[in-house]
Amino acid sequence: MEGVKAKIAPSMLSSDFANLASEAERMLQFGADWLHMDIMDLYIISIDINCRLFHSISSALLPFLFAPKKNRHFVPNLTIGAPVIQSLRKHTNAYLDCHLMVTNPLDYIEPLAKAGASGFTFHVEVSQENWQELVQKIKAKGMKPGVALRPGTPIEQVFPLVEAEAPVELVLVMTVEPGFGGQKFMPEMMDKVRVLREKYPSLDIEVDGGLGPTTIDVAASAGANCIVAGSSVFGAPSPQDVISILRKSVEGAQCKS
Ligand SMILES: O=C(CO)[C@@H](O)[C@H](O)COP(=O)(O)O
Ligand SMILES: [Fe+2]
Repeated sequence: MEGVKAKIAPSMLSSDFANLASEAERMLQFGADWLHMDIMDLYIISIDINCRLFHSISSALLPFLFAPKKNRHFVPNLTIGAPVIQSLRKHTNAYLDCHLMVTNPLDYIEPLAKAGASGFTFHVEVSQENWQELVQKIKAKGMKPGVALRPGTPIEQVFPLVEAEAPVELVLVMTVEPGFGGQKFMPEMMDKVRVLREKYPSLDIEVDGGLGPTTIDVAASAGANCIVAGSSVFGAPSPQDVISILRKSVEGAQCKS
């Protein structure tokens, strides 16, 4: 059976940031379809706390106020933002697949659209209240809306976003805890991919974290078609061969199903 097109997206987080344009060009020449851009934030909490304190001190706020510092970021790392996307855009027409690991994705729609982002994938864990607004604004800015979920988040949380009148067009299943490249693939996440593929045959389903030649087959046969791979591609003696193995696995699994 013909499935949704395979898209291989090297994660630029594993590239040499000092040579981002040439790294991007190299990946495209090696056969990459998309370039995956991991955007991670620093959440400025102090203003938020002050405003809320003046209005009400709810019990829900207390654990947040006393949370350890690391919980104030969506992930314990900082990477790139709109200025870097804008710089890269001057050197390439490639599809820039932006994965927003930030606590307030709404703030980044306008700057990233202006910078030249192609896809905008936000996390469901931080968008329970405003995902409809997010999707509408992302689409209005001409970007492809996607939703991502952490390993501990149940897959059911994304169903309403895929089934909405203005739906997300991609679901990104994290196969490691978000924050860093080079971590170990979590095969138990494939149940989520299988459920999604069964329910939504034509949805772009992306997997991200620990993907490479030794883990791709299980993801491809579960139904993933968009494959993010950082360390396995950039760390390989022949990134071209790795990209080709990833693509063949996805296409092979689609032929079998
Ligand atoms: O979003 C993330 C990490 O949070 C990823 O996109 C990683 O950058 C993937 O890197 P590898 O696991 O393939 O090395
Ligand atoms: Fe990512």
